[in-house]
Amino acid sequence: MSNKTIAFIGTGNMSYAIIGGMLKNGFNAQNIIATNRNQAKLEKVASDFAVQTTSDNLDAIARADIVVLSVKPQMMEALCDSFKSANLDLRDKVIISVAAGITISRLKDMLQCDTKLVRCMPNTPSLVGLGVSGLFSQDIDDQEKAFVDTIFSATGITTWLKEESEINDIIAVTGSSPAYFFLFMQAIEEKARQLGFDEQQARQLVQQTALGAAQMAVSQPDVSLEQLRANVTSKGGTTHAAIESMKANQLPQTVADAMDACIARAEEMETQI
Ligand SMILES: NC(=O)C1=CN([C@@H]2O[C@H](COP(=O)(O)OP(=O)(O)OC[C@H]3O[C@@H](n4cnc5c(N)ncnc54)[C@H](O)[C@@H]3O)[C@@H](O)[C@H]2O)C=CC1
Ligand SMILES: O=C(O)[C@@H]1CCC=N1
Repeated sequence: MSNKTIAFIGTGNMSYAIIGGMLKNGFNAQNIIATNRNQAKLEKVASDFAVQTTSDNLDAIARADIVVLSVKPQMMEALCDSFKSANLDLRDKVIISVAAGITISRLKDMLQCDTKLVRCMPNTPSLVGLGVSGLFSQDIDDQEKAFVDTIFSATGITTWLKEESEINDIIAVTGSSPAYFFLFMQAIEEKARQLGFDEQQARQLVQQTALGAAQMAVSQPDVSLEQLRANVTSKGGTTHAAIESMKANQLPQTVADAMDACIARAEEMETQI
């Protein structure tokens, strides 16, 4: 693995997951610097991962080749302002933003300097090496692109997008969607509890079934999801009754509407932040 230094600025849920995935897949902890203004969060990152930690963003950036900006979108402008007043030279660095709802053009305005920018839309399963990262840049050369890809490939799969607007689509498909699956699992878990399973049983039953279903889909790429579902569904049987109830309650449309709402919110954030 290369000796390039990667700084994560604002190491919260998302960067924690990326760092965890990177370390599982061969990155050296000493090449990673994590920052946070919250000392307790920094201490957790240091103790879980043994990466370098600091509350000094400017020092971390000065020492890094690659900088991952991972504060909440609403915090990005204040963060970029703090770089300007310090006269940081970002020209030789690759800056990766994982923020939803901030375009490259907007980020360049915030940074007010000429730098190489990449947008990345990762997801939290990166922590266990099963992430998906959508990537877009028009600023980096092939070597830089290969290195950026190495970082996110260590956390799962990557897909390079042709248009920046596709970042908003991939938020709906993979960035936000772990939450959809957790909500679905939570609904099954809550019903299992109502049926009398204890807390531990209910959790174990739902997570093992979700894992098994996902693993079946992964291990049989030529079998459609529709077919996998049909294989569970006996004519006139119990699954049929459950699926018909979900369809009567417009579950597929509900999911499509939710994804449209996700994209619409990303677009709205682009105009507000
Ligand atoms: N959580 C997720 O599943 C995903 C999040 N993202 C993006 O990742 C970014 C971060 O999201 P989360 O990790 O969920 O948020 P988070 O709130 O868990 O992490 C952000 C961290 O930044 C720290 N912070 C804020 N301002 C700072 C500053 N000036 N200097 C140093 N640290 C600072 C906060 O203390 C916080 O711990 C967002 O822009 C979000 O759009 C993208 C894909 C998925
Ligand atoms: O909810 C959000 O805005 C971020 C972006 C994708 C997942 N979490």
